[in-house]
Amino acid sequence: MKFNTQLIHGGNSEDQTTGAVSTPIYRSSTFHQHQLGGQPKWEYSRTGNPTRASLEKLIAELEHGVAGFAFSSGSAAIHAVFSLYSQGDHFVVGSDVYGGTFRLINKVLKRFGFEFTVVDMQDLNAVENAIQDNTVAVYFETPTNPLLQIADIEAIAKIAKRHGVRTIVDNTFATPYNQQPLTLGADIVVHSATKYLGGHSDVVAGLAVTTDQQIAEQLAFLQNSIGSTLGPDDSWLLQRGIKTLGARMRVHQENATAVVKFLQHDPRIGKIYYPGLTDFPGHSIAAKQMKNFGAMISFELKAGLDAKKFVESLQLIDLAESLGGIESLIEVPAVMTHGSIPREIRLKNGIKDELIRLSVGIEDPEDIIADLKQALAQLD
Ligand SMILES: Cc1ncc(COP(=O)(O)O)c(C=O)c1O
Ligand SMILES: N[C@@H](CCSC[C@H](N)C(=O)O)C(=O)O
Repeated sequence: MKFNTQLIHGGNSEDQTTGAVSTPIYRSSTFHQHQLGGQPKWEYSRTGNPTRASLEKLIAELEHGVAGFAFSSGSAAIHAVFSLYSQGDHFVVGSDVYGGTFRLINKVLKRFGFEFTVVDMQDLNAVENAIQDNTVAVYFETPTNPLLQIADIEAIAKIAKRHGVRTIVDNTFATPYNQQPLTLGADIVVHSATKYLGGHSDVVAGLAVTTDQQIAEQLAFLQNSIGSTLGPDDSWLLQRGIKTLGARMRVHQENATAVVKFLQHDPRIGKIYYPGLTDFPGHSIAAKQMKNFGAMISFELKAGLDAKKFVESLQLIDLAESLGGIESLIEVPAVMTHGSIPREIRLKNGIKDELIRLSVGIEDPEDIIADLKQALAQLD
């Protein structure tokens, strides 16, 4: 089955009990057991729920893993994956990650004795040099949030394997439509499904997928033990969103191409961060490992121009955290999504105070561009 067909017909696309073509929402916390002490397929909805199971099967198929797991948020999925490890374990992590992941690492996991070395994942020598005797995994996003940096998944996974270390990739920005890290050698993929997978800014959810049966068994245990599972209503909503991922991504990306072209020609725009630009540092790796370049664009205004005035002047594009929804969203990472990273670390990693991040929606591109144009004109 090809990818777009799989989006629609994957998972348990037909309910085995009723034949319903839309997976029913099994809104039940518990299930009748026909005998005491048997091994019922369904026992309690934290342990397993048929609606969630359909979604989990679908994401496992889309990412080419052996099992998928759905969580109450992307952060919960990332936390569950880190929970595979123990005090004293060391991780190599990408320097540009979502602010909440930075916070989880620095304010939570370090308190439990996890050790981290932060590395620019674009530098393969630095990745290899950061691996220590107690390193258990390399963790990174590609493209990264918010600088759209590209890491070579295949090359990093090769290095990691050589050292007996696992590779964990946050595939939120690319989605499985554009990139399937497990097929490039990664062991675990995580998603904030709140973003493109849900696609409509109406659900907070997280997913994890692995190629390894042993990790899958451990993740199932952790998912049930920690209990940050996705409820049946949100599981249904997310699976419904995923059905149109391909159609949405095609329009998102077409629009992003038009927006980048517009930004390139506006004299008030400074640096543009977009992997589709041929002179962008990660362009050739992105072209190799991604089907297309996504629809996230970061950019800076020319020196002296007021980013706050610009984002507050927009009338169509929402000033809001999050990304990947059908509506265009804009934000200033230093103040919003990456505000939990101390300023000196943010600046060292390349996130300037004035950096603007745009999630290009699927509105008519002329309207998105007209809004950007009128807000830029306010700066003259
Ligand atoms: C790349 C990335 N990973 C993980 C997360 C965390 O996801 P959630 O907000 O669903 O917890 C986010 C955003 O929140 C993100 O942008
Ligand atoms: N205020 C939130 C930040 C949410 S950011 C959501 C998303 N990852 C994005 O990058 O837009 C928090 O502090 O967690």
